[in-house]
Amino acid sequence: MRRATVYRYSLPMEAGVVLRNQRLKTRDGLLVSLWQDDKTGWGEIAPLPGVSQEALPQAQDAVQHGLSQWVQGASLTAVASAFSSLPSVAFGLSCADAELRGELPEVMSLRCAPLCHGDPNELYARLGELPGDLFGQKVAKVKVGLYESVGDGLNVSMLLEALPELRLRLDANRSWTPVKAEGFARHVAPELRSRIAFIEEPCLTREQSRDFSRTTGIKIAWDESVREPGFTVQAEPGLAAIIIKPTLTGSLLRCRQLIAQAHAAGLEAVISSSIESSLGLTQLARIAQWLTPDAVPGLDTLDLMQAQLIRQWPGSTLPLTDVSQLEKVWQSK
Ligand SMILES: O=C(O)CCC(=O)c1ccccc1C(=O)O
Ligand SMILES: [Mg+2]
Repeated sequence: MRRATVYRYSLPMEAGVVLRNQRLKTRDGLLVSLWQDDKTGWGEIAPLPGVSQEALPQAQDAVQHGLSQWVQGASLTAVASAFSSLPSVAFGLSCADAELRGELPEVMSLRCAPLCHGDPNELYARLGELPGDLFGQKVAKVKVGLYESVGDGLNVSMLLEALPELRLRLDANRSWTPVKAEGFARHVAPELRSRIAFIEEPCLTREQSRDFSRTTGIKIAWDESVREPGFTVQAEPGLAAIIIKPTLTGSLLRCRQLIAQAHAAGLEAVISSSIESSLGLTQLARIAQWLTPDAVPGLDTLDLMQAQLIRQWPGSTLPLTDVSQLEKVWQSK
């Protein structure tokens, strides 16, 4: 006997969360809970406005359709894989399926690269609490490209000089022209550059980002590129990592393929958040521990929200919303 329920959630965001030029006041998504015999599995489907191709109503139709098939005996692994054009649906359903089948291990990655918005005081405080790796090194992530690139360069240099155990991941989200990228690099001394683990997509085009890496020696990572049609995982000079945001990428199977391809090419694969609720984030932390145990995941987005959902993120004091507070939007017969 199989049963499935779909819930809808809407969580208030912290004031001032801006995504791709639009303010995100609430984070809206779906949770599915599957039930079979004495086992359950949960999944989160939360297309990200301004980033995902699919919208929530479309995702909800697909989820209900997929779950009706599952209830009638179809394999959810197959159902999820069929939704490759709706990555959030493919990912959420495949997570619920993996939990139900006991495939997704419980143990979470406890390391997480803190996301710092360039404020040095905030960064010093958070890094003080952060556990280092075996070599005492700490990794944090700083968004760049929001203000002047020269200022970004000075800020990054100051942080690296002040904190010798620090390695930084930077993320420019394709915002720099070659001239701006050069302005950034000019203010980061060559001996500091190797402590930039990578910068995600510095420039608008991949070719410009490759040029930037070639001329500055600063490593790069692909994020947006990984989700573009025709992208293939390939080692290339200057490339350190690929960023995998499962909600934007697709089924667990698809994510596993990308991770395997990255590892085979000698690249780091970094599991990252698409601003999921604490339920989705704890699953991502489990996926990271399971499939990329050597890479610190990029999951520091819970504090953009004002509440947690169903499951607690370790150490978070945000209030927890439970199932009884959610709107049930569909249930199998
Ligand atoms: O990768 C991380 O560490 C956090 C996630 C993150 O940066 C992000 C989350 C959602 C949408 C876009 C982005 C981004 O890469 O800018
Ligand atoms: Mg990015």
